[in-house]
Amino acid sequence: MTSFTQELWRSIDPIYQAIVVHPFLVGLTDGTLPEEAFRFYVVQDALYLQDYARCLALAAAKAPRETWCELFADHAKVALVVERALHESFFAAWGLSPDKIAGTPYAPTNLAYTSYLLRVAYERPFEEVIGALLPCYWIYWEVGKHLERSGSPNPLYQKWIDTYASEEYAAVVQAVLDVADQVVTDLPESRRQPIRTHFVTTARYEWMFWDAAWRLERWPV
Ligand SMILES: Cc1ncc(CO)c(N)n1
Repeated sequence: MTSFTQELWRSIDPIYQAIVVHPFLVGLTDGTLPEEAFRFYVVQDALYLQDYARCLALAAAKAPRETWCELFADHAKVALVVERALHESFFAAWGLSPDKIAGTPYAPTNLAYTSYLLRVAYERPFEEVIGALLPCYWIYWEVGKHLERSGSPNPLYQKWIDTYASEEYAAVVQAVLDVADQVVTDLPESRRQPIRTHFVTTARYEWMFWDAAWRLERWPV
């Protein structure tokens, strides 16, 4: 039988296929990605992770089971630890201080994406929050495994790939997939539909986030 999460993944297959052929991701492995685009991406991602952590904390607060509360509270902390690690592994080498990062304006796509996640996290029930957060976890795992096969000639890019291709990260994502499959078991169809909508929406934002970095996206006015 097809699980709910397998069904979700199938619904974003065209989006995932567009992600793996995007020049940003292809450029990570063949080394053609300009470092300026990578820097743009990592700085925006540091801002993203701070909001993502808050969404995870809201998921923890809304969790109907203690084990799930613990899981998301842990992931909220890990997201901030990962954010801080970016400062040591990337920003220090680029001469970017924590203040400089915090003072960087959100690019339009990042602001739209994080605002959407925060809105769902503040307004909607637990299972919808999971639907919105799931692509962030899952697409990075799939992308990590995909990019690991070719690796990167650029040590900075390889370091990034290793994070998401790790066994540790796999276990984190698998635990969240299990929550998603369990949370829907007693839900009527009317409460499953919004989960699917959030899942597709944030999967699109994942593509857009890489595309924004590739274009060094600026506010048009
Ligand atoms: C934009 C984005 N999505 C997902 C992840 C994975 O946590 C990340 N670091 N950044």
